[in-house]
Amino acid sequence: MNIKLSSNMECFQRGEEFLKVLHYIKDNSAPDYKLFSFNSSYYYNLTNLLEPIARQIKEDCRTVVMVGMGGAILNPKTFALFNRNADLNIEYLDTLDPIYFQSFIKRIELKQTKFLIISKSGETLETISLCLTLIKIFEQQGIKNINKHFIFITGFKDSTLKEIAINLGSTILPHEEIGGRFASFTNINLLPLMLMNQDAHAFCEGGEEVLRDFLYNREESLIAKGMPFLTNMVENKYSIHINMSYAKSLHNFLEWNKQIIAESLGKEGFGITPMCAHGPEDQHSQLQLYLDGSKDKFFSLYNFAIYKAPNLPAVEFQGIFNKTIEDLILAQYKAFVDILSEHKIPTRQITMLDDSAKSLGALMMFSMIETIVLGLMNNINPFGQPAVEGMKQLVYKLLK
Ligand SMILES: O=P(O)(O)OC[C@H]1O[C@](O)(CO)[C@@H](O)[C@@H]1O
Repeated sequence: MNIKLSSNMECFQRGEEFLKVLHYIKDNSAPDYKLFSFNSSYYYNLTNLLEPIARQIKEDCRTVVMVGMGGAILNPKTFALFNRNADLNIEYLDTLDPIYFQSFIKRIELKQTKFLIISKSGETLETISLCLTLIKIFEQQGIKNINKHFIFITGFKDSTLKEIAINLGSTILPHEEIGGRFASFTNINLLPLMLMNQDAHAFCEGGEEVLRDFLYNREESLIAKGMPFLTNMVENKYSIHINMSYAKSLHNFLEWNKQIIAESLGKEGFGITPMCAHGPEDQHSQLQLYLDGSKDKFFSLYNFAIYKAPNLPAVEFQGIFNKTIEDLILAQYKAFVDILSEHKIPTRQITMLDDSAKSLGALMMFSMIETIVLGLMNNINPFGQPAVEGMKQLVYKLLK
């Protein structure tokens, strides 16, 4: 397994409830639970199907811009700092800020760019309006074959976005019938990984190992072992979950995980407020609050067992001799773990073997499963986000 867990607390097991939830998940064939039936042959078929599409995109353009909101963009954005393809620039567009949009368009060579428009529902206002605005700009600039500059990933049902894609004559790839934030092991992530010359197969393998461990190792699984810590936090009314990493490349993972926790658990008066924190930056901005403020927080610290950054020069200052910045960050991380314990702040460490695609797959699958199980153990349906609909209706009312 590419991830390990440890915590600074002894916690009670709620083994029977855990097993009940495990059986409930195993027996559930509803579309929301599709994630739990993914297996090697599904991954194999999907990656084989995507391979030629990824190759063609890499041949055709210099920049790929991913457009979407929520899970549709936070999923692929997780890999923003994992691009191993020096010939392809990857950008993300998930804002309606007109000033940002205008400067963004100015710095992009549209003729050399493909837009990957992602939306499960095909009805998300921001995604549709960005797509239509982009099409208009291509038209204004007299660029030919606009359809070749757009690829859509959207659900099977008819939708506004699907109609736009059909009218344009662009390629449409299917979005699995699974909620956007939980679609990590589908083409919305596998295609971007391939574009980045990352090993999409290995990403799936990492996820599958965690999934199989959960489904078949019962109380001995990593998820089962980590669950008492989380249920303890809920029972003891710790309401703020700080997800922190000293690895810069994991910052976007933390943002994706924030949606997983917030939208899945924040229902019917229940919920944990997720926050992201980054070391060492937040040591110089938030640490005072963490250590000395109200005791309503618990920590998940994400780290790599090893950093693959060879040949960094060593530095010497203030009585420190012959240390690289890797030595310094490892010491900072260790000191942070120790000081949280000294202040009796509940903390768990999730250590990834390395920054490989396999470890990332393991980590994302781990986060999704543990959140789903935590929700179900507390009688919360982790799927859907019913309260968000009211806001969408309100915006339409204001615009019409
Ligand atoms: O993939 P879609 O349908 O565009 O949805 C985007 C996001 O909007 C939400 O539905 C919330 O409005 C999220 O759950 C989802 O990730």
